[in-house]
Amino acid sequence: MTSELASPASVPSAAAQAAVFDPDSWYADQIERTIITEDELRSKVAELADRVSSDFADTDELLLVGVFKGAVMFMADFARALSVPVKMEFMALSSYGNATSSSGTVRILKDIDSDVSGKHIVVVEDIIDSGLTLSWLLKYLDGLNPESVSVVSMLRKPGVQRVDIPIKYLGFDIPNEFVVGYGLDYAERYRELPFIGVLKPQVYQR
Ligand SMILES: O=P(O)(O)OC[C@H]1O[C@H](OP(=O)(O)OP(=O)(O)O)[C@H](O)[C@@H]1O
Ligand code: HPA
Ligand SMILES: [Mg+2]
Repeated sequence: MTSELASPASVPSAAAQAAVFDPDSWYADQIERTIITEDELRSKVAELADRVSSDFADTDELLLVGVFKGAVMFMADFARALSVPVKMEFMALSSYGNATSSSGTVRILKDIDSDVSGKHIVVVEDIIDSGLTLSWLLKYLDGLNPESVSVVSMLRKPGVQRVDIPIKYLGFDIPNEFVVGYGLDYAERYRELPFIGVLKPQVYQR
């Protein structure tokens, strides 16, 4: 199994900090601010997909392993932005439940369906926070004897990983705050927001 480190990630732009969403939207009174806009997400998906397509241009079979539920939006956009053929598998893991910090215990809610031995795997994640989910998953995948495993994650909170995570393709480093949108939830809500944002404190007090 091989893994490599990511090149430096971009930080959220000043445009995102200032971005204003539709004041008539259902979530307008629940979102404190936008961290990454829909446009920035779209450009980053294209950029990451270009890099992966070029790195795996000569690979016969690339297998994307999406981590449900959080990576669902990114996986769908990323797979369609690639210019190389792929197969897709999905795993569902949970370590957060309805909380805003990791329980540290990872549970498999849905496993991979096919034999991945000898395959080049790209794990598609929405966020690396404590790193516990991915650290567990990389060990698990390693045990299935793939040819290589790389990680693409849209977000990472730098400085808070409790374990060392080798990430080759990274979207954005973001502040150490609990974020929602583009697949990320708080208590199963807000996954459908097209941007990444921070909730108002009163949402957690409900
Ligand atoms: O680096 P970590 O601290 O482990 O956090 C990252 C993981 O936590 C979230 O998943 P969650 O367990 O909330 O499940 P979900 O994707 O179904 O929301 C997120 O989607 C990542 O998979
Ligand atoms: O900031 C976050 N938001 C939503 N889900 C998460 N899972 C890990 N970190 C986060
Ligand atoms: Mg979650």
